[in-house]
Amino acid sequence: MKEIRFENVWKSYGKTHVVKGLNLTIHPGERLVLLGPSGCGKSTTLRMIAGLEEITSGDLYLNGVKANDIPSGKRNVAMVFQNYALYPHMNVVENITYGLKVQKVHKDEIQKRLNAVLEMLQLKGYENRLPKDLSGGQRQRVALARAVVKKSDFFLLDEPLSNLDAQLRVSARKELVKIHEMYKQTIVYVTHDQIEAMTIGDRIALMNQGQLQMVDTPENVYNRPANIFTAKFIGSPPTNIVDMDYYDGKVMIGKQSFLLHPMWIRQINECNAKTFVFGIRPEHLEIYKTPQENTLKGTVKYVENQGSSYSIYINLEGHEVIAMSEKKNWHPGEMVYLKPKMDRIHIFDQESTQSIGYPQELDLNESSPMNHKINVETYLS
Ligand SMILES: Nc1ncnc2c1ncn2[C@@H]1O[C@H](COP(=O)(O)OP(=O)(O)OP(=O)(O)O)[C@@H](O)[C@H]1O
Repeated sequence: MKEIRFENVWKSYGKTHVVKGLNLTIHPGERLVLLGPSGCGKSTTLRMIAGLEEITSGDLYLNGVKANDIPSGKRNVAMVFQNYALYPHMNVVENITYGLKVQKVHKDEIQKRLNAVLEMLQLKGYENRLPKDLSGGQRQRVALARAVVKKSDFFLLDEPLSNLDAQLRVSARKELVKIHEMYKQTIVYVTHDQIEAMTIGDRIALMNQGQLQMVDTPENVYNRPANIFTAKFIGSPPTNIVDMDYYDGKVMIGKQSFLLHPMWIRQINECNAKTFVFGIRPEHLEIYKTPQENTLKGTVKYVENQGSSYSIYINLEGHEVIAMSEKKNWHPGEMVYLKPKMDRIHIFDQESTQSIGYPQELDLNESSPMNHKINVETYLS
C-alpha cells in the first residue's frame, strides 16, 4: 500500500511545539514535497516517519499500521541526508551495498541491484573510489544509490541536493524522477527551495511554524493559494499583498479604486469575510506608461534586472508593489498605470488570512502557471 498517514501529530521539545496537530495523508507512490522556511518543522516531520524522532502525541500510520512505536530499522524506509553521510573508509561499492549485507540479502541479488544502480546513476568506473576522492555530485549520487538499492516502500530525502551547484541540481532532479519512475516508492522530499518543490512534487505540503498551510498540486499552490502565507512564499518575486476595502463592486486601495469582474463581486458577496486583503503576482500586474481604463496610478521607485525580465518596484498609495516587464525603459520617479489581470487576482479574509476562494468560472488548473485561459477583459469595453 505504501501509504503514510499523520493523524493529529504533535512534536514538542518541552514547551516548544515544533509540529502542531499535523493531519496529512501521503498517497502510495506519490512524490510529496515538504516545503517551508527554515525551522518550520519539515525535517522533524520527515524524521518522525523514519523513526528517528519520537512522536509526542497523535498517530503515524505506515501502510495502514500504527507505527509510533515501530523501531526505525523495521519501518521499511530509506533516507538520504543533506550531508550524504557516507562511510568515509568504504569505497563506492561498499557504501552502496553495506546495508544489504547487514540485511543478509543474497549476494547474487546484491550484485544485481548494484549493477542496476551503478548504471542508472552513472557511477560505473568509480566503484573503488573513497568518498574523499569523489566530487560533490558523485557523492550525492552514491548516497542516492545506497538508498535506492534497499528497495524500500518509503524513500525519504532531506534537502539532498542543497550542496550541489545549480547545474548539478537540475540533473540530479531528473535522476530522482527517473529512480521514482522505476521503483515507484512513496517519496517524501524536504526542501526550502520552491523551484525544487515545483519540479519534483506531485503535491506540495507547505509548512510554517509547525503548521500545515496548504497541501495540493504545484499548479494549485501557485494559482489558488489557500492563504496569504502561501501566496507570499510561492513565486518569485513574491505576490503583492495590499490592504483593500470593498465598496460597490470596487477594490479600493488608498484613495484609488478599480472595478471588479462580476464573478469576483459574487464571490465577495457569498463569503463570510468582513475585511479583505488584495493579492496579485508581479507577473500578473500589467504596467503601462499611459492611462488605461480601470488602472491604478503609481510611481516607479527602482528597477531590478532579473535576467529575462525586469522587476519594477512601484509606490502605490504608500504600499510597495512589484510589476514585471520585459523592457528596461522604466525610470525612478515616473508615473505608471497598473492593471491587475482580473482572472489572476487573489482576495483574502483579513482576519483569518485565508483565501475567500475562487469564482467557479475560473479554470486555471490545466494551464501552465504563466498562462491564463479565459479572457475577462472584454467586460470593461
Ligand atoms: N532537539 C531539539 N530541541 C529543541 N528544539 C529543537 C530540537 N530539534 C529541532 N528543534 C527545533 O524545532 C524546529 C523545527 O526544526 P526542523 O529541523 O524540523 O526545521 P526545518 O523546517 O527542517 O528547518 P531547516 O530547513 O532549517 O532544516 C526548529 O525551530 C528547531 O530549532
